[in-house]
Amino acid sequence: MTTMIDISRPLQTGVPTWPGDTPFSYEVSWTKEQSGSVNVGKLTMSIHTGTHVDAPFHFDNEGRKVMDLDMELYIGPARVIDLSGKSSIGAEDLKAYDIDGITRLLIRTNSWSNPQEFPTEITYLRGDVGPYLAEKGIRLIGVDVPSVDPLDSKELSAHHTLHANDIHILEGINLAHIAPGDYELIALPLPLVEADGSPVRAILRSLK
Ligand SMILES: Nc1ccccc1C(=O)C[C@H](N)C(=O)O
Ligand SMILES: [Zn+2]
Ligand SMILES: [Zn+2]
Repeated sequence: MTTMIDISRPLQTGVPTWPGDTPFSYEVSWTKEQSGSVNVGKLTMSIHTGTHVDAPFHFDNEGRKVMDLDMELYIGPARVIDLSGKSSIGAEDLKAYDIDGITRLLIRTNSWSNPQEFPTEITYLRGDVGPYLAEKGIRLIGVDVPSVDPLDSKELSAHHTLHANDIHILEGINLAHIAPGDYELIALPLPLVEADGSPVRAILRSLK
C-alpha cells in the first residue's frame, strides 16, 4: 500500500501572504438559509499564497499562462533532497547530491521556520542553478519557501534562469516532515486560463 503525505500549506484566514499582497479570505457568500438549498463559498487570494506554481507570465509579460504549462510535470517521480542551513543554493551546492535521471527535484531548505508568519529571510537559489539543473535533465523544481529568489529581489534571477531552461517552479511546499528520498509527486495547477500561477494541492506518495 502506498502512503500519501500532504505537503501543502493549509489555506485559511491569516495564512501568511507576500507583504502588501491580497490577504486570503474564504466566506460563505450565500448561505443555505438564503439560497434555500446550499452554502456557496467565495474565495479571494493572491495566487502566490501557500503552496502554488508560478507560470512564466508571473515574471515575463510574454510568458506562458498557467493553462499552457506541461501538466505531466506535476505528476510523477520526484526526489527530495535536504539542503538545510544554507543561505543560498547554487550549482556548487547541488554537486554534492545525486540528481541524475531525475525529472522533478524538491529541495528542503527548512528556512521558513515559523509557518504562521511570512518569513523575513529564506534560502534562495542562485542564478547558476538553471543551466546546471537543465544539464541534469530536471524539468520541475520545488522549494519549501515562498520564492526561489531572495524576498527583496527585483531581478528574479532564479525565476528567469529556471524559465530560460524550461524548468517549472513549485513554491511553498511543506517539507518539514519529509525524509529525503524518492516519492511520487502530485501537485496539479487549476485550469486557470489567464493566470500567472495557481494554488495546488501537493502530495507525495511513497513508492513502496
Ligand atoms: N506576490 C508577490 C507580490 C509582490 C512581489 C512579489 C510577489 C511574488 O509572489 C514573488 C514570488 N517569487 C512568488 O512567485 O511567489
Ligand atoms: Zn509564486
Ligand atoms: Zn515565484
